[in-house]
Amino acid sequence: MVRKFFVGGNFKMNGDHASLMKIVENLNTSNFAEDVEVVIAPPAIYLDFVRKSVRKEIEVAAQNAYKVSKGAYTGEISPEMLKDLNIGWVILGHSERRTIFNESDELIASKISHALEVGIKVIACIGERLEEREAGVTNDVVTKQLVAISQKVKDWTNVVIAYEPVWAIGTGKVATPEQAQEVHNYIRNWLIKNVSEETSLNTRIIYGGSVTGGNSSGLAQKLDIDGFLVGGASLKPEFVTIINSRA
Ligand SMILES: O=C(CO)COP(=O)(O)O
Repeated sequence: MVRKFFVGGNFKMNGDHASLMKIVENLNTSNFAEDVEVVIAPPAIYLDFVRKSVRKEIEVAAQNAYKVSKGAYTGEISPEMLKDLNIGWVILGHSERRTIFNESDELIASKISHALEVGIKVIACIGERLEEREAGVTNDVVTKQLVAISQKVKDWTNVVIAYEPVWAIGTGKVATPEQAQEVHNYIRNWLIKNVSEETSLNTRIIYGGSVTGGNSSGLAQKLDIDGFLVGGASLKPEFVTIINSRA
């Protein structure tokens, strides 16, 4: 397999010094399968602490970063600042950013483009809401989100695409392996037609939404599922089971 299995942990707005230290200690002392890339995303205020505490094979991601390098943008952080702290990754376009903080496809694309220019790798999130799936427009929604990104991003080498159906996030309603595979395969074909065959072959497409230690191995068997973006379960010891779900 050309695509290295990728497991991200999105801690969202959870954790404090003590609980993050426990998570880090567990990860530092656990055995991971070979050929898995592990990236954890603590809240921004703990990025430096986590980067300095976690073993170096584990990478660290921010959960957001703005589209410019500096200036009068109260409350924001930039990819340049992440680079300064040796943070290699950022999650962009998460559905919680899109919905709660009204981030548009265009803003997300600008953020992705700027982060990549600075040398920060991106986990770019896309996915449909429940009413969109029920209306049968999942592929249209995903296409619109991909088109917006592709208008500003030409080189996808440092992008991981996270397909996260909104109805599966934090609900306990995980997509079945077949449901996820169907959309992942659609995304892979979209990349062939709209970017390049090479990009399609090399780009990791990971699944997110109620992934647990109990359901990850079934999903991981699917051809176009190259890993996971894990929310709630990434705060628990079962995250290691998910990391090792391809083994
Ligand atoms: O949003 C997610 C990861 O970014 C998924 O969250 P849960 O795993 O808690 O459903």
